[in-house]
Amino acid sequence: MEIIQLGNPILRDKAEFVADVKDPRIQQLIDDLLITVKQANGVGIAAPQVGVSDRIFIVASRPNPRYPHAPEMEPTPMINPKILARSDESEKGWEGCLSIPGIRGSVPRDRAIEVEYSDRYGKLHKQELTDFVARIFQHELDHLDGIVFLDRLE
Ligand SMILES: O=C(O)C[C@@H](Cc1ccccc1)[C@H](O)SCc1ccccc1
Ligand SMILES: [Zn+2]
Repeated sequence: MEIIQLGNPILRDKAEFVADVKDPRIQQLIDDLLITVKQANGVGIAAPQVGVSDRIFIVASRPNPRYPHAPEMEPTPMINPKILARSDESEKGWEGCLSIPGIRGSVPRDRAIEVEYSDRYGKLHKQELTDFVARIFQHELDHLDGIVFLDRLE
């Protein structure tokens, strides 16, 4: 799927709550996002970035030049994600965005967050995320609310 770029108004929409995770259209979108984030060499991607305003994103942390200690994880679809609690400390870190190629910036993010989301089978998960994975989650959650990292540059 094509990744839309900054300037396309869809990227500023607030994405809609996913009513039925078992809807074949949602399952197809999840498969498309998994392929797209891999092809784009990303560590995350949100539905609005392929022009679909659903509350779904993929978190796919892996070690990379900027974050060599990033955990290697199975690319994880997260549906109707939310942050339940935030650590008081925040940390600045370099971010990029597949919708804003060529630009990197230093963005403050909460260092630890407690999150809740449904997986693609409809099972609810509640877990604590820290460091780079927490950063990706916050970056992707912003996309669901029409926010990009440039809006948060210090
Ligand atoms: O546009 C996206 O959502 C993908 C982002 C995910 C990301 C968010 C915050 C911090 C790092 C990455 C990236 O553009 S994916 C490309 C990438 C990969 C590793 C490190 C930095 C950028
Ligand atoms: Zn992005």
